[in-house]
Amino acid sequence: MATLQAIKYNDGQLEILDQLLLPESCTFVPIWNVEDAWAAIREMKVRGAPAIAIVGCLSLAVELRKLAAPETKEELCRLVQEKLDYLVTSRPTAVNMHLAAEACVKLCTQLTDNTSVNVAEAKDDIVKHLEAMLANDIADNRAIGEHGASDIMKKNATKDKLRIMTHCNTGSLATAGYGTALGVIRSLHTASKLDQVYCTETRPYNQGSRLTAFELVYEKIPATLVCDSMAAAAMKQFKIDAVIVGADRVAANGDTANKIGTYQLAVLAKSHDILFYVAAPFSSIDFQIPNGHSIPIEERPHSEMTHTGSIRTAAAGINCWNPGFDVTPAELITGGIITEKGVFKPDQLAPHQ
Ligand SMILES: CSC[C@@H](O)[C@@H](O)C(=O)COP(=O)(O)O
Repeated sequence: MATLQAIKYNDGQLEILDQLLLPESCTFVPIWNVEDAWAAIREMKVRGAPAIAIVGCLSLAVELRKLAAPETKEELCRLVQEKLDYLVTSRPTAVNMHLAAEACVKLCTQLTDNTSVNVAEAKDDIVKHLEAMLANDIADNRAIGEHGASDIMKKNATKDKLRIMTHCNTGSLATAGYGTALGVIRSLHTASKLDQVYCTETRPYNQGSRLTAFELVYEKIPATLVCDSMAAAAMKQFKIDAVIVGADRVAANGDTANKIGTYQLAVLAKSHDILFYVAAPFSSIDFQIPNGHSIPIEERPHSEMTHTGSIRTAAAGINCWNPGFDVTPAELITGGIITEKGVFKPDQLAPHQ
């Protein structure tokens, strides 16, 4: 069965599934330019580290396709850089958009230096580079799924079927398709090795109950929803075999920023002797940051905590703290970091960059 598709791109036309309307309604909205993409990312119509970068970059491709080639390559590259700098400001924690912008600026420099390429050809090359992200991300996710599933099966060789816990949404809605942590779960299911996935509600914004639960039901993967406050009890009661989560930014030492609540799951997994995995493409690894202390953590609006939709559920006047992410120290990532290049211990990432 085809997995859900949340980003549709065809010949310079970009549409995204508005995730704020899920699970009630599957509505696609057009993205005409980088301003639309910036707003959709900030409002979380599209979210998840890889999807943020893909939609950002494709919105630039949409604009460039419509643009008459500027007079010079320098002018073209200045324009591209300005738009990328703007897109990077949409959300601070996920590193994927930053790294995608760096790679595109590097390509611009190479094209500017290459005297055999004219400005129209340079523009086409930049568009092709941006458009390739969609297919590349799906290929990476499938590889992550295979590496992760075989590592988990190897480490649980005596068990017929496995029980996995996951957090937030890391599936087709958070990527170009297939997913990272949810991709590993998908691969286990395809291999008939999945007994049950336990997905956490993921307060305060409910990416687990709204989005992951939606994907799991849509794809008929056996799943049970638990509130975040039930995680320890569920680990013990259901004898969870592994926890698998995604990442917004992995530091060079393996410390991992991911959706708020990930850190507490890692602590709980350790105390229940459960393997804890992070699944992420190399485009989520920031080798320029030595450890998790310097990862910027986004603070989200208090209304995402105090309200469900338009209904207030917290007492009016209460002070709130609403960080979108937390950092799990590398030593708690006991299963490993699952990437498209294989599964690594957190301190073994660097040689593979
Ligand atoms: C493959 S998605 C990886 C992460 O981006 C995901 O786990 C996560 O934390 C998403 O947070 P969100 O605030 O919904 O964008």
